[in-house]
Amino acid sequence: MNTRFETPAMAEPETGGDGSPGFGPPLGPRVGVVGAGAFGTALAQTARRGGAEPLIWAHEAETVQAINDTASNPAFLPGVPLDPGVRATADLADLADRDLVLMVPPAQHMRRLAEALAGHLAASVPLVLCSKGMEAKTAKLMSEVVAEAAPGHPVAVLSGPNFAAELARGLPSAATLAADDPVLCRRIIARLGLATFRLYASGDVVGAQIGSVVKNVMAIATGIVHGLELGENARAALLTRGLAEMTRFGLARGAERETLQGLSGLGDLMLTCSSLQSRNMSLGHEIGRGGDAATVLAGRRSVAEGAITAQVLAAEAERLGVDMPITRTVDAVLNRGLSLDRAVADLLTRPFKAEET
Ligand SMILES: NC(=O)C1=CN([C@@H]2O[C@H](COP(=O)(O)OP(=O)(O)OC[C@H]3O[C@@H](n4cnc5c(N)ncnc54)[C@H](O)[C@@H]3O)[C@@H](O)[C@H]2O)C=CC1
Ligand SMILES: O=C(CO)COP(=O)(O)O
Repeated sequence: MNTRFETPAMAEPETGGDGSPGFGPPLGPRVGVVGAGAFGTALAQTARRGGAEPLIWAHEAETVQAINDTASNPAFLPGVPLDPGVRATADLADLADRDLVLMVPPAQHMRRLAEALAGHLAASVPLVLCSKGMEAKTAKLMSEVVAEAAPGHPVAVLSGPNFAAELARGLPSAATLAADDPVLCRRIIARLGLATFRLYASGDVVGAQIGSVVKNVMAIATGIVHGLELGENARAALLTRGLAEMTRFGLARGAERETLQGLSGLGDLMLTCSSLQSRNMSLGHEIGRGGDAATVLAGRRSVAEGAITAQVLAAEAERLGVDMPITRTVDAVLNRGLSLDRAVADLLTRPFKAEET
């Protein structure tokens, strides 16, 4: 079944947060954000641009202080001045009065934070999941984790090609906003959508997460190819066959092909596999240049979700009987000491086959 909402049902009265076309009445302006990394901060700034009153929960006291006292987040979003209306707190209980909450922690912290937040929030408050990864110990998607950790809360997924720094600066961006409930989907879009942040509605909650999970692993692979100077042809081949892997895995997990070809799938794959702004691609690049993943990661405060996802995604693909050779190879390089020469040789000497998903 295609769960994309029909176009006529979408064409409703109409204003996003900045007066741009939206759908119906927005959710209230009290937007909570869990996670003051680059993306949580950028989303708070974007919501503020649309007239919301964002309050971010940050893990570090110094981040709370920097946002509140200097309207900046030098640790995670350096060089981007924030609107003074973006506020921060170290106490999740302060999010109790929020009209909706954007969940943007690293994926491995999602369960604990959703559980803790649910203790302070009415179960009717929607949670918008913006993190891009799977839970390592369960292979669950973020929506599955949050359904267990914060039962009863309506859930939506925001996912697309959105480098935080560009979004925070107000440069034009677009993303998929997926929810089972079309009315909720429209109300979130009306709250968060802007002319410079175009949100496209979808009913495919699973599909909207699969793209972001797989693309991070592909970005590491592409970075390795870049670091090894294997050329642009190789990068394009990898990206295209990466889409085939994403599609096979997505279909096996119940995603719709159309979603995987949209902003949250192909769109994010293209972005993350074409710029060293991507932490995942730059991690791969460092490895391709001879660096060691653990050492590179130890030198960063930012998260490269693909480094965690590769192992769980490879195992999950095997369990489901889905062939994911690029993912398997990235996992083997990161976690089992496979040499880059062997990795490239293994991928290049696979038997020829029909070009298909
Ligand atoms: N940065 C970007 O351009 C984008 C990031 N995302 C996703 O957003 C999620 C968060 O990433 P970023 O905002 O980039 O983070 P980041 O990489 O900028 O910062 C790391 C974050 O981890 C938090 N953290 C570290 N230890 C923690 C702990 N023990 N408990 C709770 N939080 C802890 C830090 O407070 C900080 O918020 C990830 O899943 C990422 O894939 C999605 C779209 C774009
Ligand atoms: O998800 C992202 C852009 O859409 C950010 O990618 P990185 O986490 O690789 O920087």
